[in-house]
Amino acid sequence: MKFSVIGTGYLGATHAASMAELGFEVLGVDIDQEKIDSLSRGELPFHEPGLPELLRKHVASGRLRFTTSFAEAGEFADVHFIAVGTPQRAGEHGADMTYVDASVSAIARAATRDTLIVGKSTVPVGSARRLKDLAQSEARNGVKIDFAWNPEFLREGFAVEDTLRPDRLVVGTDSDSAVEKLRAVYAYALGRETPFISTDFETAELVKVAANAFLATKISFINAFSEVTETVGGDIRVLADAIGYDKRIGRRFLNAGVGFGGGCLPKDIRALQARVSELGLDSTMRFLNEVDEINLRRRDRVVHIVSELLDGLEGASVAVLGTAFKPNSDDVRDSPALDVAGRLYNSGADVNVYDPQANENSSKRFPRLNYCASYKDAVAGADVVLLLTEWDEFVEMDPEIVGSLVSHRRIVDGRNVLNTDTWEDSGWVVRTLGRKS
Ligand SMILES: NC(=O)c1ccc[n+]([C@@H]2O[C@H](COP(=O)([O-])OP(=O)(O)OC[C@H]3O[C@@H](n4cnc5c(N)ncnc54)[C@H](O)[C@@H]3O)[C@@H](O)[C@H]2O)c1
Ligand SMILES: O=c1ccn([C@@H]2O[C@H](COP(=O)(O)OP(=O)(O)O[C@H]3O[C@H](CO)[C@@H](O)[C@H](O)[C@H]3O)[C@@H](O)[C@H]2O)c(=O)[nH]1
Repeated sequence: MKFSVIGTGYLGATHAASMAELGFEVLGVDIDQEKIDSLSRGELPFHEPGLPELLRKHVASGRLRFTTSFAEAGEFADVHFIAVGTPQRAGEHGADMTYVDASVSAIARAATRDTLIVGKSTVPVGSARRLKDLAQSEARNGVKIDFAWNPEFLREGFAVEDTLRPDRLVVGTDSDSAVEKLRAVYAYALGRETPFISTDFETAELVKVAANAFLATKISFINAFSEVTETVGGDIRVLADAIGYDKRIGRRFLNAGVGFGGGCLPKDIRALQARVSELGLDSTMRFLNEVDEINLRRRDRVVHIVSELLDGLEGASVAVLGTAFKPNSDDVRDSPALDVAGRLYNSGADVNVYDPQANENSSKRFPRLNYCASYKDAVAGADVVLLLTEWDEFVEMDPEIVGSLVSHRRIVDGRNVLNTDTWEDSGWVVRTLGRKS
């Protein structure tokens, strides 16, 4: 079997390189010529641990190639994975399906023989059935299209590991031969007894958004309790540990702080609400509004804490450590950290920022912040330091060294990762999200 992977962003580039690692011949397709040129040179245009090595290895071996030509993909591959973006529509909550529709149409038109199209992008429920009909209507010369939806659950920062060792595989289709082909594609994982869930289109689409809605809800649940402990007293980390010991609850995704961001959780909970409302179920997912609002209130809270600490923001010197939406990524889509940095700037503060990987992406979105080459540069002369993305190098900072660089020893731990006692022992005023001060 030969594959094409259409859309070579965070998901598609990872999927393409991982499939090559498993021994398949893979052609990555994108409409972004610059991205294709970079990938063809074996250079990954974003940060993802472990992926540059796979890309270089398989571009060099010739097993992994890239193109902007759908005709080439239609000629080359038997199975086409769709991995294009489904961002939030401008000014609305629903998903923008323009890219998925365009890529499915283009590859169906270009297919030169009976073919399988496998959607991996995150889409509103009901899309797969519509796209299946669209694909068949675009096919030429009697080509028969099989169609499946195989949502992806990888996390940025662990993308290769999650692709090669998934928790589960989910395939929605009405075609037995699609199931057989995908069992063969994923034989490497099935050999390790990875659960393989073969179901209908709607269930597969909903599994994906249900998982993300659950994760987002879990984070906002603990952050709602943060609002309580910040008011009444108590320690959110201890609370999370204590409820997390209950196996029915589990400790993961109970880290309170400045909240969730990225290219997935925020837009996926909004798109889910929009879709169920379209289906006439207006109140069904209304709780996700609350999940979203609790999440966004955490950003307000950080800005408020800084303003309170400094008695106003105008002219204050602020150091923001971390702008990526999470560590080990350069992704700043809907990043709480970058949002807070921008708001502090807009309120009159002088904002130094440093992120080990995301300075470049951040400066494209927010060019007016002072981008620094290291955290030591960023904290120099600061009235307050904010830790907003928990990169190891920030978690491991020495309070005495940082203290020797700042104007005032004040720090806001927006991710609850510092040892507060150690910092306070060094004369720092430490403010956290989730504890009363
Ligand atoms: N990023 C993740 O961790 C992740 C994980 C699971 C699922 N997803 C889902 O996967 C999808 C892709 O997400 P991403 O983060 O990789 O997005 P991305 O923006 O990084 O990449 C999307 C790519 O698609 C390309 N593209 C757009 N239109 C195209 C077309 N007509 N033909 C070919 N290429 C086209 C873009 O140029 C871009 O390179 C989304 O639906 C997302 O929700 C993402
Ligand atoms: O306890 C926690 C855990 C995470 N986060 C934040 O939540 C966001 C999302 O984190 P994570 O889920 O690890 O990152 P993503 O790479 O966006 O992965 C999510 O979104 C992907 C795209 O749909 C899915 O494939 C993954 O399964 C799903 O975890 C980040 O801003 C984190 O800082 C918290 O605030 N507290």
